[in-house]
Amino acid sequence: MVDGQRGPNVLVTGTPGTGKTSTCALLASATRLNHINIGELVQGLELHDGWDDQLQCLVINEDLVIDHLEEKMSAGGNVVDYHGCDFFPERWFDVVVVLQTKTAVLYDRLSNRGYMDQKLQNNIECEIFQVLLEEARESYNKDIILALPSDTIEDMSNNVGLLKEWLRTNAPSYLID
Ligand SMILES: Nc1ncnc2c1ncn2[C@@H]1O[C@H](COP(=O)(O)OP(=O)(O)OP(=O)(O)O)[C@@H](O)[C@H]1O
Repeated sequence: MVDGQRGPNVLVTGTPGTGKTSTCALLASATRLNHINIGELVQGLELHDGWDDQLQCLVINEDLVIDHLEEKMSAGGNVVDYHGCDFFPERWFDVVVVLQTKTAVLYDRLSNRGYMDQKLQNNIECEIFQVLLEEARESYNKDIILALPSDTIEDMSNNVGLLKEWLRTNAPSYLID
């Protein structure tokens, strides 16, 4: 249920490559929700502490990200896209979606993106061990967590449809007529 003081906020999380950005972009284009891609924000506004050579990614500065987003999230009406979920304030979100992809499908997606060796293996293991689902369960009320398959375009379309249905019930003014 949406916090009565603000608009709805949806978090879409999952292992890299499970389809967070594609799903959020589709949802945002079909509703009045504003898509916040945390990876892009961190890179664009330099909300990070430099490059991690071992993990081959930027080290996010979580405090800077939270400070930057506080006002927007307090107003509501956002769909946030990130491969982590435990550092956001729990009060920000009304629904937490964890996208899940079969190992073979994810392997192909990440290989096509040029991931290799340790980085590829780390991400595949992250998905096999359901790290993001576990992280979500430890960080949010289980009643607002939705674990959704994201293997095919049809899955993506179903997931967006399901979130639109959730909006219809909980925040219909965010639907486009
Ligand atoms: N459900 C799906 N069906 C088919 N292809 C998909 C699906 N989800 C994502 N893809 C494809 O997989 C690739 C990765 O998708 P996307 O960038 O949305 O994932 P992501 O979870 O946001 O990754 P990252 O965390 O690294 O940003 C893209 O080429 C996208 O088109």
